[in-house]
Amino acid sequence: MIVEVKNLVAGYEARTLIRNLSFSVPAPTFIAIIGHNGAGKTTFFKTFQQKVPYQGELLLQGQNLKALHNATKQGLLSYLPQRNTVSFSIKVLDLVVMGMFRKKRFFEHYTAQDYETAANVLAQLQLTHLQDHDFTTLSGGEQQLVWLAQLMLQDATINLLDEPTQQLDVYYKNKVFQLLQSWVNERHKTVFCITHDLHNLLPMQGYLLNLSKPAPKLEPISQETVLANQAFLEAGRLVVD
Ligand SMILES: Nc1ncnc2c1ncn2[C@@H]1O[C@H](COP(=O)(O)OP(=O)(O)OP(=O)(O)O)[C@@H](O)[C@H]1O
Repeated sequence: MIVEVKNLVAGYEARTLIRNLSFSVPAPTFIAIIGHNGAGKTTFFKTFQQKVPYQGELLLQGQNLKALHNATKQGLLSYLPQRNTVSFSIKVLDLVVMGMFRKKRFFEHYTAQDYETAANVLAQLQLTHLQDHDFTTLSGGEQQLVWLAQLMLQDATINLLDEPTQQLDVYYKNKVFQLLQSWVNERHKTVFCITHDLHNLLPMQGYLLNLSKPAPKLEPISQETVLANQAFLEAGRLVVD
C-alpha cells in the first residue's frame, strides 16, 4: 500500500474537521481533494506533515508516519503549499535546482549536471525564457510554475499539492493537470491535489475525495462523479461545529 488512512480524526481545539476518514491507495494514482472553503483540505495535508494533532493512523508505504523520522528527506513525501514566498532576489534556475536538496549533503554544491536537470524541468514547463530572471519579479502564476518545477526535482513518491493551478491561466491549468497525470502514469508517483477547478478533472484518471461530504470516500473520476460533486458543492455548505 502506498498510503493508508485509518480512522483519521483531525482539526483544531474547538473544531473537528476530519471525522473518521479511512481509505487506502494500493497503486500510484492521482487523487483530487475537493470541498468548500474551510472544509479542511489544507488541514488534511497538515496531518501528513504532522503539523496538527490527529487520532487514527497514517501509513506511508506501510510505515506509520509517527514513527518516520523525515519522510521528506527519505523521498517519500513532498509538499507544495498554497502560497510560498521568497523575500530575497534569487535566479529562477538557482531556486529550482534546490529541489535536489535531499540528494545532497549539507554544504555540498550543486553540480553542472544538477543545473542541467533543473533546466530540463523548466523546459518541460516551457519556462526556459525565465530561467535567468529574478524569481521575485515573476507574476503569481509564473512563480507557481517555478515551485512546481522545484517539486518535480524532489522526485518524491507521494506529492501533496495545495491548489497548484490556482493562479494559472487556462492554458497552464490544462498543462499542469496533464503533467500531474504523467507523473502518475510515467513516473509512478502518487499525487494528492487540492483543487477548486473541477472541470479540469474531467479528462483525468484517478479519484476524487470530497471533504465537504459527511462521510468522504474515494470516488473514481468520471464525467458522472465530477458533475455530481460539482452539483453537490454548488448546492451549498453544511456547517458543522
Ligand atoms: N491553526 C488553526 N487554528 C484554528 N483554526 C484553524 C487553523 N488553521 C485553519 N483553521 C480553520 O480550519 C478550517 C479549515 O481550514 P483549511 O485551511 O483546512 O480549509 P481548506 O479546505 O483548505 O479551505 P480553502 O479551500 O479555503 O483553502 C478553516 O475554517 C480555518 O479557519
